[in-house]
This record gives sequence, structure tokens and C-alpha cells, in this order.
Amino acid sequence: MAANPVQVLSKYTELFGDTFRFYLGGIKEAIVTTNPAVIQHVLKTNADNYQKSEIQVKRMGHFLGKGLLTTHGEPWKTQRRLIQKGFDRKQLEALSAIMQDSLAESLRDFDRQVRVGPVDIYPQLMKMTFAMVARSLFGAKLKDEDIDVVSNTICTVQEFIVRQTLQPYLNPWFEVSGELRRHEEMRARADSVLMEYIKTRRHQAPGNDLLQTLMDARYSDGEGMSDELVLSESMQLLVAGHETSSNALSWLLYLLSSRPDCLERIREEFHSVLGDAPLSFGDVSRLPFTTQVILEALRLYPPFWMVDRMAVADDRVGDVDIPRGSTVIVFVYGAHHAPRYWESPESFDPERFAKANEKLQTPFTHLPFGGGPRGCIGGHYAMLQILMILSDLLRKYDFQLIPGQMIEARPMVILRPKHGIRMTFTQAIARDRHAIIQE
Ligand code: HEM
Repeated sequence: MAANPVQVLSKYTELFGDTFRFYLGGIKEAIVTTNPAVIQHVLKTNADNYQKSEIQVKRMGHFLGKGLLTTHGEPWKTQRRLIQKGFDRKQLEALSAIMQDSLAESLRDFDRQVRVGPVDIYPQLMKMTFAMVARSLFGAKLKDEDIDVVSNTICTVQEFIVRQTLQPYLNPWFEVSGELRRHEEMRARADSVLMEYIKTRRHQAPGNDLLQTLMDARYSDGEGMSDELVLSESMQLLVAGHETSSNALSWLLYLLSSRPDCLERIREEFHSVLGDAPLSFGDVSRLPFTTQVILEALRLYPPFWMVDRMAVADDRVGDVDIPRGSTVIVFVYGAHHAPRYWESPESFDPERFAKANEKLQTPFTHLPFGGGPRGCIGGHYAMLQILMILSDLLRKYDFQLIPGQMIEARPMVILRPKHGIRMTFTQAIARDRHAIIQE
């Protein structure tokens, strides 16, 4: 289970059906489900009865303080309403320019690397997406060295939290050995770097980034967020947004490396919609096929392979009893691969998401961004980010998977490629598609 929970839960789903109980670590009852009716009930219809799991709130809250990821009830609702504004259409249009500038800078570095030889795309894409999210939050002037400090801290602290969760018996040792303190100090250093930007912004002209949204937000009594709350909300957005899009992009490039037909259609679409121009938010709805491909990649490799909740009071859905205090594991990967809801679930088929096939889909079986009121706040931002990076990479480069490598998914918090994904990138052969078509 610790080595590969996706494999184990998939096997149990096959053996015991779409909803079953087991005892987490032999102690705590958990209900695992891929049943869309149960999922809809837990995530949406009766969402008020379900909180984020204790693990997330307690362990993450220790390092990340209070924020969207670690609060419940009214405080969460209020923050969610205020922060949502940072991800609306108008704000995403404004963020497009910051994102493009950040990408252009990251691509200069990427170009230097790929000229030397093959690269593992996972860390490369992670660097790209992290810089983009960090600059969308703290503005275009966020320095490279500060991005590095914060990014290293988040990666290291996140791994530590996973160790604390998977090996809870080591927690007393972490305290005695000073490991806990070292991680706390690291977090404090990253905090002080970001706090500098927050304090400076209070005396500067407003920016058009997410930091400004957080600072301008007002509660019903007219008060704004304290600097400390702005900091912890920003840190939580960085944590939630740093590894997800890069993950999705890595699997997407991997899938495309063996599908020249799809690649060609995507390039055609970019070419006819964008020409040589950079992509911005207004273009997103004009790229239907590429969007289908991304949704299909997110189905096969959902970055969050599961989401969990804890029942506040006894509940029942259909014939499933959910006692108070039990954990419900929405097995996202299982729902995405269920033969009951997807024909040939293991095959990569973007046509599933074509408009004409919309009616064939069962609600709450495709959940890359979760569902209900606590679904991903950054979903539209993520789609914009993925399309922006993909459009630049595919117009600039041809790429090939290095043969003979083992590609395997490692389900930690995120479904990462276990051994990375190595590829070569060469300058794309200039294609004048209109000329080719006319010929
Ligand atoms: C492909 C990219 C992404 C995927 C697949 C993804 C997936 C998810 C999922 C499944 C959840 C729900 C978790 C749950 O119900 O427990 C979630 C929540 C969240 N996501 Fe994303 N996410 C992505 C990108 C982003 C980005 C770019 C940001 C921010 C810049 C972000 C910020 C958040 C936040 C703050 C939450 C918590 C919302 C709340 O509890 O109110 N995500 N995400």
C-alpha cells in the first residue's frame, strides 16, 4: 500500500466493487469509492458534512498556517469567495501578460539545456510552471533567486510532511533529532523573503497580480487581510499550484510522443488560431481539440489521484453508511479508469471529450480538478498555463522520447513519473501549413 496505493486500490475496486471499506493502517475506517453517486454526495450535495482530512489540516497547517487548503466552514467560505476573484475571467486576462513574460524567460533557460542533450522534462516543466505561478502571485519583478528559495522550501517541506504522514511513528524522533526544527527554520526563511514583497507592495502602486487581489479584498466589515494572512494564502496557492500543471504537462508530452496524428492536429490548431502570436486567455476557448487532448491526459494521469474527506456527522448515501469520523477516499484514478464508465479506459482517445460525445459521459467520473464547492480554484488558470506552455513548446520544438527508459507513475501526493521522462528537443522544422494545404 505504501509503495503503490493506486495499484492496491485498483485491485480492491475490482475485487470488492465500487465502494468498499478498509482499515487505514489497521486502525481507522476508510471508505474508498469510485461510485459517481457517492462522490457527488460527498463532494457536492452534502459537502457541508465533509471536512478536509485531519492529515491535511493538522500536518499541512503546522507549516502552512491558515488558508484555503487548511480551513473549514465559514472562515474557508469567506476566504474562498474573496480569493475566487483572483481567478475570474478579467483577472486571468490581466495575468496572461505576466505569464507570457515568465514563460519567455524560462524558455531561454530551457533552450540552453536542450541544446546540450536529452533532458528529464519533469523538473524542467516544474521550474517553468513554478516561476509562472510565483510571478502571477508576486508580480513580474519577483527575483529568480527568491523563486529558488521558495521553490526549494516548498519541495523539501512537502516531502517532510509526506514522511510525517506515512511514518507517524517517526514524529517523536523528528522532534528530538532537530529535523522538525530545521524544516520550520527553512519555512521561516521563505516566509521572510515573501513578506518583504508584501510589505513593499503596501507602499507601492497597485500591481495586476494575485497579491494585489489578496490585498484589495475586503470582508463585510470593510477590513482587509493582515500581512500574515496574505502570506499564508499566497504560500498555499504556491503549494497547490506548483506541481500540478507541470505534472499534467509531463504526462501529456509523454502521451503525445507516440501519437504523431494528435500532435499534428494540435499544431494545426495552434497555427490557425495563434499564427506566431503568444497565447492569451481569450484564445483558450478557440482551441477545442487541444483542450480535449489535455482533458484526456488528465483522465489517464490525474495529478491528484485521490481526494479525501472526513465525515462530521453520520451520513448515508444509497446503501452506503458513512459513520461520523470516517475518512472517505474519492479514488479519482479509479473513477477515471473504470470500464463501467469509459470504453477501453486504458487507451488514449481525446475524442471522448469532443462536444458530440458530451452526453456519453457520466457526471462525477472525470474529476481532475475535484468537484463541488472545494474543487480546484485554479482550474482555469491551470488550463491557461498548460495551453500557453504547450503552444510555445510545440511551435518551437520537435521532440522525441528517449527509447528504452522505464516510464512508471509514482503516486505520492501527486501522481509523478517515478523515474522521470527523458526526451530530446530539436528546433521544429518551419512549417507553412497553408502553403502545404494549398499545394
Ligand atoms: C493541472 C493542474 C491542477 C490540478 C489537476 C488541480 C487539482 C486540484 C484538485 C483535485 C483539488 C481539490 C482537492 C480536494 O477536493 O481536496 C484542488 C484544489 C485546489 N487547487 Fe488545484 N489543481 C491544479 C492547479 C492549481 C493551480 C495552478 C492552483 C493555484 C494557482 C491551484 C490551487 C488550488 C487550491 C487553492 C485548492 C484548494 C481549494 C479549496 O479548498 O477551496 N490548483 N486542485
